Amino acid sequence: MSSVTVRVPAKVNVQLSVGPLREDGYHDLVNVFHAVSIFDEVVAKESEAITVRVNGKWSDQVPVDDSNLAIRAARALAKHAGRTYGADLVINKDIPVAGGMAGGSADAAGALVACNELWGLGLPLEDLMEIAGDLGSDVPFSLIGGTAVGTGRGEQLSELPTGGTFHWVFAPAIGGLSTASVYAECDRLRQASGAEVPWPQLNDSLMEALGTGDAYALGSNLSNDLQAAALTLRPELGPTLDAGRQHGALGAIVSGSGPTCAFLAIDATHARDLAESLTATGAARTAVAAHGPVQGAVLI
Ligand SMILES: C[C@](O)(CO)[C@H](O)COP(=O)(O)OP(=O)(O)OC[C@H]1O[C@@H](n2ccc(N)nc2=O)[C@H](O)[C@@H]1O
Ligand SMILES: Nc1ncnc2c1ncn2[C@@H]1O[C@H](COP(=O)(O)OP(=O)(O)OP(=O)(O)O)[C@@H](O)[C@H]1O
Repeated sequence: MSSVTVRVPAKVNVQLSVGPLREDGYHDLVNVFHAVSIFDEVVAKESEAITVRVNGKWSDQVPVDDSNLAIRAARALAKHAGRTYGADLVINKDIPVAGGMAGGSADAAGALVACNELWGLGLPLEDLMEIAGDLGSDVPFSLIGGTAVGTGRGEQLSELPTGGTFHWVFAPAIGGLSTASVYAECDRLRQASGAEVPWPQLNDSLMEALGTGDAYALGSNLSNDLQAAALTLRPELGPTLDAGRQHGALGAIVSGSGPTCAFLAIDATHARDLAESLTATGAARTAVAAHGPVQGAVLI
C-alpha cells in the first residue's frame, strides 16, 4: 500500500468530573467523551523517515518537529512492531489547536491507524489502544469515538450506547489553553476554597439522557469541573457562554480544558441558526455546527 488516509473526529466532554491530584501528576476522572463531526485527516505515504506536514486553517499553530503527536504515535507504533519504518504524514487540520477538543490526540490516533495499515502490521485495536494510552489520556478515545466513559486518567474506556444524534455548535477562541495549566488552575482554585475534593461519580441523569437521545435532559446535565479554571484563565469565555444560552442553547459549556465553547442545540436547524446568531452578534468570532456521536479513527 503506497498511501493511506484516516479520518478522525474531535471530542467534547459531556461530563468531566475531576478527582483529587494523584502522585503521578494526573487526576482520576469520570470523563464522558462524545465524538463530534469536526475532523482531521491523516494521510500516510511510504517514505524513508517519519516526517509530518500540516495543512488547513490551524496549521501555523502545530509543531512539525518530534513533539508532533502524530510523529510520536508513528514512532511508538514502529517501536512496538520492533522495526524501523518510515512514513510521510500529512495532517489536514480542521480541529482547533489547543482548544479542548483533542486535536493532537486525534492526529495521534489517525497516525496509529494509518501506519498500522501502511506498514501492513495488522495489529488489533487492543494493541493500538495500549500504545494510545501511553501517548496521552485522550488518544484511546480518539481511536474508538462514539460516546464513552473514561476512568483512570481518562484512558480506560467503556463504550456507551446513545439513543440518537445530538446537534452542537462549537465556538473556537483566539489562542489556545495548555491542558496542564488548566488542571493546575483547577487544583489552585480547589486549594484556595479549602473544600474536600469528592471522588468523581457518573451522573445517572446524564446517562439516561444519552441513552434516550433526550437533548433537553442532556443540556441540563452537562458538567465540566475544569470550566471554572478555564474561565479564570480566560474570563471572556463567560459572556460567550451566556450569549449561547440567550440564543436558546439547551446547554453551554467549555469543551474539556477549553477555550472552545460548546453549545447543545435542539436540532440541526437550531444549530445552524445558533451558530449564525453567535457570530452575527459578535459573541463568537467563528462558530461551527456539528453533530455527534460519530465513529473514531476510520480508514477512508
Ligand atoms: C481535559 C481532557 O482533554 C478531557 O478529556 C483530558 O483530560 C486531557 O487529556 P490529554 O490532552 O490527552 O492530556 P495528557 O497529554 O494525558 O496530559 C497533559 C497534562 O494534563 C494533566 N492531566 C491530564 C489528564 C488527567 N486525567 N489528569 C491531569 O492532570 C496533567 O498535568 C498532564 O501532564
Ligand atoms: N498534531 C498536533 N495537532 C495539534 N497540536 C499538536 C499536535 N502535535 C502536538 N501538538 C501540540 O499539542 C498542544 C495541544 O494541542 P491539542 O490540539 O491536542 O490540544 P487540546 O485539543 O486542548 O487537547 P485536549 O483536548 O486533548 O486536552 C498544541 O499546543 C501543540 O503545541
